[in-house]
Amino acid sequence: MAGIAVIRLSGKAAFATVTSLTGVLPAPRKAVRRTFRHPDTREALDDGLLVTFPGPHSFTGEDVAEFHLHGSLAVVRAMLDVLSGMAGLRLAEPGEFTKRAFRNDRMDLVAAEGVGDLIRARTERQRKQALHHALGGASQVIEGWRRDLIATLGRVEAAVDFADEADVAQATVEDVRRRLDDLISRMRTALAEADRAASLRDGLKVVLAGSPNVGKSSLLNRLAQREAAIVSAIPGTTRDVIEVTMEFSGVPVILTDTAGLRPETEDEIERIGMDRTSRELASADIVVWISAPEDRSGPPAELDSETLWIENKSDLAGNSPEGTGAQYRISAKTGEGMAGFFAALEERVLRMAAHAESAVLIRSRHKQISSSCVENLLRASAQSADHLELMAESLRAAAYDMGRLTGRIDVEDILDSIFRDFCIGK
Ligand SMILES: Nc1nc2c(ncn2[C@@H]2O[C@H](COP(=O)(O)OP(=O)(O)OP(=O)(O)O)[C@@H](O)[C@H]2O)c(=O)[nH]1
Ligand SMILES: [K+]
Ligand SMILES: [Mg+2]
Repeated sequence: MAGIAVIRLSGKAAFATVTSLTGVLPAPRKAVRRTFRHPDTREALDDGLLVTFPGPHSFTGEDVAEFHLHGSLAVVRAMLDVLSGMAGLRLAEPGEFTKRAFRNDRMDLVAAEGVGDLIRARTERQRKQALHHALGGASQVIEGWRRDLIATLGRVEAAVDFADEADVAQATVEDVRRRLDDLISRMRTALAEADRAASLRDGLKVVLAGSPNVGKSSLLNRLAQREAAIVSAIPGTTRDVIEVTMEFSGVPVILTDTAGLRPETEDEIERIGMDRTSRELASADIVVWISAPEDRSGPPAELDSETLWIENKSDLAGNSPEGTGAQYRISAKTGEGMAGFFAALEERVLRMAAHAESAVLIRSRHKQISSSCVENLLRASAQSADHLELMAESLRAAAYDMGRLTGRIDVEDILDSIFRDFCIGK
């Protein structure tokens, strides 16, 4: 039960139904108060608001009408009984309004999926991500990719006909390759963001790492504001991965303490701990690398996640770490410098979360199809001027992938583009 219930009609019979229940059709998209009456007996069923949306400028692209009723079961049931007895009306299937919107070109498949996600969204983050898709933000980016791809394909198709002019073919290939490299790099960025968007559902992973005894566990405890990890003066205290879940301005973060890394150890358990550290580093979204005056080793060169390097134990008399690459000096013991470091960490977390919210590819369906598309683009880009037909074939396969992504496989588009380029060329 709710204060207000909305019954929505879509399709050819929508407006005839409105007139038989309420009399004259109101002006489009204006809420008006009406008494809803049984079409035969004229008995009043309820009193509420009526809004009409003539197609094609409606959610489904068809004529749509909304009855805003009192929300009780009895009112809703009485209305539905009357409506289902009328010619040309039946109850909608799940998702049918959105499906019709897709069929009538009001939205593409990615936006339709966004509507579904929006209905199911449980967290603020899911809501934002779904809304971005439902409003067509993701579709717009994909549409940009598709346009570029079709234009490129058009150039190749046109050049095939002049294949005996070697210089034309060569110039085309160079231009096409430049366009393809650009498109591939944009799609790859989107794929990387897709992974981050997925990890954001559980929490961004921030990994604390460094040599033994630099104060990783002390820092974890300070950030978590509790004694989550054992701290001691003995190097190699932390053997296992310790995770603490936190929130940075609403963004879930998994803060991870790890075993200290050192080049060699005889201790088998420490060895296993270090292997685990390496795995954590490989899956980190952000690495906080910690050094201390007694051990200023920096992060391993092969790290490809974002890294913040801080030097701990600033309370100890030591040379300042200038020239080492450490960006912040802190003391996990006294709290000195923590505010600046924390702000920098939070800024990175929020930036990553913002990117993930506007991620274009979020479902595994999106990722699979986009990966296949990138492969076809790479295949096209690898062809030489002697094989323009093969290049065109790979591009058509990529265009087909793009069509599967948005639910629009449109040969006309390709033909249009070909003819357009044809005229410019000759
Ligand atoms: N003076 C000073 N000592 C610190 C600071 N942070 C940690 N320590 C000390 O450094 C020693 C090691 O701290 P831990 O937090 O256990 O260091 P860790 O990096 O987790 O060590 P492992 O787990 O063994 O790799 C302890 O004796 C801490 O009290 C600091 O900011 N200043
Ligand atoms: K220690
Ligand atoms: Mg430790």
